[in-house]
Amino acid sequence: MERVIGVMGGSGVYEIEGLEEARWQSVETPWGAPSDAVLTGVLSGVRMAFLPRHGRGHVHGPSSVNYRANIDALKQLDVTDLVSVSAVGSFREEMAPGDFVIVDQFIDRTFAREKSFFTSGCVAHVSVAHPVCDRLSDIAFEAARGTGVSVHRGGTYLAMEGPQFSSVAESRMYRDWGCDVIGMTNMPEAKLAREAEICYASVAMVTDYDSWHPGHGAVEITDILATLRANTANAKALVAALPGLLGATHAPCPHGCDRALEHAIMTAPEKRDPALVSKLSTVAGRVLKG
Ligand SMILES: CSC[C@H]1O[C@H](OP(=O)(O)O)[C@H](O)[C@@H]1O
Ligand SMILES: Nc1ncnc2[nH]cnc12
Repeated sequence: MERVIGVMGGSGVYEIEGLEEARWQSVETPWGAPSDAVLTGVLSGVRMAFLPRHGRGHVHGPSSVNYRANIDALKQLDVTDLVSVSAVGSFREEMAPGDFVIVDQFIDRTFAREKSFFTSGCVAHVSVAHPVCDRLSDIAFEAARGTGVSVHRGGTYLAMEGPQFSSVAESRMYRDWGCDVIGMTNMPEAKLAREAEICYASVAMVTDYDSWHPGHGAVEITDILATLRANTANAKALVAALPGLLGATHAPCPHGCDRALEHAIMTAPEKRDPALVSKLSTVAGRVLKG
């Protein structure tokens, strides 16, 4: 099938450059309004859809981003492969500010967000044992390497609710748990992408050492913004490299991301809530039809 690359732009990444046929498209969803309109266009012959996670001008905080609407909107635009770009704090000396980490695991400590498309009336259970797409993550890694930035393949991302940063005690505890980086947004986004059968990869840009590091003060937003500004060019170069590396055809995902719902829906057809089934037509239409 035709590949459409989605890019979820995090803090500091509010647009992408160089798109042909570029236009900001408003998308309505049954889950409410997405964070902003979606910038669509073509890059190196591949269709692209860019959504600034917090909206242009950074309007939505991590707890108020409508993650379901964002994923539904991208699915409506036929996104097959979604690359998230995010700012993170680091729990590892060697994952230094300025480095990129291709995240491969999550610990979800968020608690004030809608985490599933499937509620009472149409229950489904997908696997997120491997919450990112390994194929897409490989490509994101290649794209990051091509920019010359120091990049780490693999890392566990602690998703916290925020918007306040962690205390020193929390920071030390997450580090002891084996987490590598911390942020506020990749959950439930990655879970919802899996429910919507979209391949998902997370590129984390390290902006700080959170608050555990004895040689660095507690994380401050001013330091984060300075590091982000310095990294914007690398993030843009990484995104620009994706279509050339991925190509215009999405072959079936070897890890099954694009078939995650195949045996996931538990609710008997006659017991399904027609109103919810209708809301699910974009993300689950493939398996709910017929
Ligand atoms: C600007 S620091 C805190 C903010 O930045 C990260 O957002 P994103 O993942 O969209 O780059 C972090 O998760 C917080 O929401
Ligand atoms: N230290 C940190 N904690 C949570 N989110 C972040 N985003 C960037 N740095 C962060």
